[in-house]
Amino acid sequence: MIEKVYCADVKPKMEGERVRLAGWVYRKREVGKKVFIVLRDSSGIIQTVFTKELNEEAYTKAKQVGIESSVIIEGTVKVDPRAPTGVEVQADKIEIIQNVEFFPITKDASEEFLLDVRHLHLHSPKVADIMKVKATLMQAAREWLLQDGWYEVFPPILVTGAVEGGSTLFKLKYFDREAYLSQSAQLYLEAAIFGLEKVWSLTPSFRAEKSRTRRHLTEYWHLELEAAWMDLWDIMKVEEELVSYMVQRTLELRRKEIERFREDLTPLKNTEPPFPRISYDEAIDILQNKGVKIEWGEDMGADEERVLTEEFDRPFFVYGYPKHIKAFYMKEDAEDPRKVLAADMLAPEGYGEIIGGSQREDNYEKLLQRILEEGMDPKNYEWYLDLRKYGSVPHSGFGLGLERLVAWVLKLDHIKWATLFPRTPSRIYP
Ligand SMILES: NC(=O)C[C@H]([NH3+])C(=O)NS(=O)(=O)OC[C@H]1O[C@@H](n2cnc3c(N)ncnc32)[C@H](O)[C@@H]1O
Ligand SMILES: [Mg+2]
Repeated sequence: MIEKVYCADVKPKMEGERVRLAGWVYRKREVGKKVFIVLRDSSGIIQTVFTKELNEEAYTKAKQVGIESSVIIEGTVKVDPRAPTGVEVQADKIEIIQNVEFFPITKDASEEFLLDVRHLHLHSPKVADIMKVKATLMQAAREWLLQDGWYEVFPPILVTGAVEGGSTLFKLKYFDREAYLSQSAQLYLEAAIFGLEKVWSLTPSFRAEKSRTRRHLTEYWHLELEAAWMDLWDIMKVEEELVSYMVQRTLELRRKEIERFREDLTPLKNTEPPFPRISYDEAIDILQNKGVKIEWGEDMGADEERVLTEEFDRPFFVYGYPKHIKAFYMKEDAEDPRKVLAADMLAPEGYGEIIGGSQREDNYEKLLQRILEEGMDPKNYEWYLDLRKYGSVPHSGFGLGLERLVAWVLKLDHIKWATLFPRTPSRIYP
């Protein structure tokens, strides 16, 4: 790698030092006999200035270089309060790695155009900020999971059964048989607990969702945990401790980036255990009292969740959903057979569901009955049913949508901005 100093590492205390920078031309302007180039790299920006007096060759090349050209610039550090970062580099050398005559992304670019050229949109410092926050959230998750004794496992993506309903499966031809892209690693994590007890995975999950909402992708990154011996209340505690650590650690390491997206950090600062817990029944009461037309037994969609989140200033749980609106694998509530031991975690500020979790049915007969009730073919789940024949244990788990968490933390107006190359019903390119 070439010897270079990162833009953000050039400080006033380095005044008079010679530095070598490598990056891309972010902004450029000519004022009188000076050319100002704001150079961008992964750390940030710095102003460089070229004058004929200092070096005529460099000045001439600086005049010619286009926006987003890749360049290497050398010069001397000078403190200047007028510069964006309080320092600038008085440049006497510029090597143009590749000149860009015209960079297609302009200030007035539409959202659709930005997505059409997403491969170029990744030049944007704003996009880089989003990806840094996403990476730090996962860094924090890994830190917490390691210290709390969870084993990372690597489940298959090519599968033969639905987890979250057949209507959102992506089917593919697998040699001479049908297969699907995984909707969730859950069933495989449930197998892994018999050897490892507490497991987690980060995998792409695929949902052929036709709903074009601001919180649905057809491919998203899914952080899932599964634990033996834990019931619903245990796993909810795991969820709030993990999410709290992820948010607080990211606030600590990426506050600068987060503040570029949201002014009010209060909901993030409030993200500490224990989170509020309301039952599905209470949620329905709240919504009805707020004038939302919803009856007991109906599912809450994005709109209903948005209204519900108005009651909270931090993430919260809704637990005890009706059985008929939830997945086949969820354990019935012995105290109320109409319900299952499921809980969703909702983010405040209108963002809604970021986690779906539940205690799993660990009884063979009951699980088989649920599979048949749902009209599913037990043959596709023979291996999964086996888990209830050979040392079955109470167990629970959940799945967190990483992009949904990022969208809330940064208050993005659509989940698609939280992923490198968004996949939606109308987009699979680039
Ligand atoms: N291991 C488990 O228990 C996970 C469980 N099988 C599961 O997939 N639950 S979920 O369908 O609610 O999805 C989990 C989360 O996955 C996210 N999710 C779910 N669907 C999407 C789409 N379409 N786009 C983006 N994010 C999505 C959202 O945050 C959900 O709360
Ligand atoms: Mg869900």
